[in-house]
Amino acid sequence: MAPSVTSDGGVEISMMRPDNVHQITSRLFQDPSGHELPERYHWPDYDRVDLWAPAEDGQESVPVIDLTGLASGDPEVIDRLTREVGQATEEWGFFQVVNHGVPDEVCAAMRKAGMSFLDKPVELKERATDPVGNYYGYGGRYERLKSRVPWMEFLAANRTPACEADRIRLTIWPDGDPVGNAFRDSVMEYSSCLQTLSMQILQLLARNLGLPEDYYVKFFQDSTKFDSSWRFNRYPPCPPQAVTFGIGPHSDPSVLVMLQQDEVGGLQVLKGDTWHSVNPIPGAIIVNVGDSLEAWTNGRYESAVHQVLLTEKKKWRLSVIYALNPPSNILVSAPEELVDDKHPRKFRDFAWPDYIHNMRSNRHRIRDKVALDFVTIGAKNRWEE
Ligand SMILES: O=C(O)CCC(=O)C(=O)O
Ligand SMILES: [Fe+2]
Repeated sequence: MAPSVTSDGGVEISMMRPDNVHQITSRLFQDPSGHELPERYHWPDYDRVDLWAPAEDGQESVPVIDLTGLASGDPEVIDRLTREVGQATEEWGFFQVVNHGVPDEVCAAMRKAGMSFLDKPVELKERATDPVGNYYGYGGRYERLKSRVPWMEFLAANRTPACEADRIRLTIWPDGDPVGNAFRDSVMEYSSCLQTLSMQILQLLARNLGLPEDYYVKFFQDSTKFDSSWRFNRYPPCPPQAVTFGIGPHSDPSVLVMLQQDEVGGLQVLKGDTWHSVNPIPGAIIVNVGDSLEAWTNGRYESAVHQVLLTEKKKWRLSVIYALNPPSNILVSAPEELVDDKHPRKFRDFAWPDYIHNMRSNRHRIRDKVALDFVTIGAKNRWEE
């Protein structure tokens, strides 16, 4: 806060708007000797944050599953994939899929769409900032946060119930601009492919639990009732000595999250007490369980804590996310089939809008799995810790 003297001689306290991560990065590159990051990027509870390194050959890492044949419906293939996807989800809450049926061109066009936006000047990008909460639209300042600010800029919007790609197009490009049209079309096509893939995976996950295969997907028949979103995250290069994260340790609130990352790397998943790097595989899509699926399966699938570390490569990293959230008009409630004496009900029923509202209205940064406490029966609230 910077005090300034007003015209009548009084002192006014004004909030300085924090800098955008994109602007900070440009300054760091112009003057590499001035390597100090603004205080807000520091993580007070960490003396150091390691740089990301890939998992070495032979080191344990998230399973890679080949989905060839999934769309064929061949019962043998489906049985095998049910076991593989089920086991990976139970053990890790995270896995990578290859031959997933989303064409490479569609994935590449989506990355290009993200870059066509993120490469614009900050002033232009900020026309797409959502002033309320800044969870959707463009963000790179995190005005809400006083410390532990992610070293990352993003563009995010809903895909359902209404696709907001067109609104964002018109904040940046003149109507009819071919790059703007390509942005909208790529986002819509990619999101629709990822929605299909997420339904196929939800079917395997239901079968693996002995539930009817359409147990979860039947809730997603009407796209006006559920919430799904897309998001581009871009992580600037960062001075290696910086004690900061791309994104700190957290779980995602969604049902499923699907992510493609570029070749730079940075993502890590926590299993037990160990962080495992998720190596980039060209063309692969990373799938992870969110808190809502943990609750919806009575804890049979657990959301995985993950983080993004920075790398010493002088490269910007791009990741592209599709998130599937529960329908807003139902109560998320684990089916009776997953509740018995040995597995008592762990979560109270909840509606997605309440879950996300609780998570976002909290003044503390989301960390680990604390958001899930809101619906965990008997949990004490750890937000304040
Ligand atoms: O960029 C990544 O690899 C992960 C991003 C992430 O965890 C998130 O946006 O929730
Ligand atoms: Fe995440």
